[in-house]
Amino acid sequence: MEQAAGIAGESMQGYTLEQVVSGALSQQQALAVWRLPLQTEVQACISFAPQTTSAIPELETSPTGFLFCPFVTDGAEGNIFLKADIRYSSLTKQLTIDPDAPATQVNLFTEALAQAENEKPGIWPIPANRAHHSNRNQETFTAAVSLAVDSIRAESMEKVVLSRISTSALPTDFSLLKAFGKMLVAYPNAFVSLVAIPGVGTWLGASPEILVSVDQHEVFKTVALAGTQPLCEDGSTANAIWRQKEIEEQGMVERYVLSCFKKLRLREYSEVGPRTVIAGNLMHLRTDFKVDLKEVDFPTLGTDMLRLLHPTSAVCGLPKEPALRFILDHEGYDRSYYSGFLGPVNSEVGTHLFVNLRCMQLLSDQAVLYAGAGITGESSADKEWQETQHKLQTMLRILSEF
Ligand SMILES: C=C(O[C@H]1C=CC=C(C(=O)O)[C@@H]1O)C(=O)O
Repeated sequence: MEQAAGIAGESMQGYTLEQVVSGALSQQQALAVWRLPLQTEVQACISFAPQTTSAIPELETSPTGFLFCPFVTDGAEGNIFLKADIRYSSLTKQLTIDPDAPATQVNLFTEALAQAENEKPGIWPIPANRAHHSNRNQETFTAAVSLAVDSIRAESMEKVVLSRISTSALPTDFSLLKAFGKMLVAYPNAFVSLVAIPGVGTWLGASPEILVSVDQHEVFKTVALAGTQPLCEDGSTANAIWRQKEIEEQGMVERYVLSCFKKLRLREYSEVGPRTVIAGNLMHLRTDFKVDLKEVDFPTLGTDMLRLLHPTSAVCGLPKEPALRFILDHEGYDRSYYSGFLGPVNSEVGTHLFVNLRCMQLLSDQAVLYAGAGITGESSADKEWQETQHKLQTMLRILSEF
């Protein structure tokens, strides 16, 4: 049986998110905090023994926890699973302690919570290796885009997503939790996350893209998201006009999702879209796919689709292999956990994995921001650079609010 722990003493008022985050950081425990799109509840999980594997774990049989996976799993970083030794909900303000969680560490953690009451969450984990954090300038990025366009026109591939990083000094009064709070307000329809893992690093993100979800009603969902333009001035999608380039770019992602269903011989999906959706300061084209697992006998669909989908044509390209090769050869940096995926697994509301986009990694006094753009034969190198500038705004806006 799981134990629920409230605050000791008379007032049973529970714990604040600040306490939980401060407690985990001060005890150097691995932590994930998230809010699902269009929800108010913030959840957290603390893991005393994060597990790293190169394989994508089986979602259906996994214990409750949080997955944090890089873009390429045979690179320097592995897939990290944070088994939820302790769970927290901002609605109940209670902790739920896993019966298998080591008692000594649970006690140390709950003691740290009491002390953390008035403390600001201060120090976050930073990665041991910072070698790959070199900025690409406009010239090198656009040169790589031009090379990609040539390669696409020569029919070596149809599409490739090229990305870059941009570093920004952290404001002197930057606070991890305040930044998370600002993201909750600014991006209500995004998956907002904070992941802090000792030895690995600290990431904040507001992702617009579901990779795989299987909710508590056994409904499987994925999306094909691509095509980008700045949000119209009236803040609505009503007057959005899409060029042929974006329509084709999104169509390729859609085709890729359909090819994954086909590989599994699954025909009973519903498909709605493409529709224009808002993601922060941007609009995208999105097609929604759904499978009702109560009607279709496919219990491992979540894991099977995850293994086929990642990395999708929205972050890698089409066909996958030459696009990945092009990225590794020409992007000029290690994407690390950017364009990987992350999210809760087997929580009370199911499994919800999102693509790690519109994100930043925190170093001690700098943030490393990531953004990419889908390149097709019709791409203009300067426009793709502009698009990455717009995407970087999602996190820059948060930093500018300090
Ligand atoms: C690769 C990113 O976005 C992807 C998701 C939506 C639209 C995209 C695009 O228009 O290129 C990208 O495929 C990113 O935000 O870094």
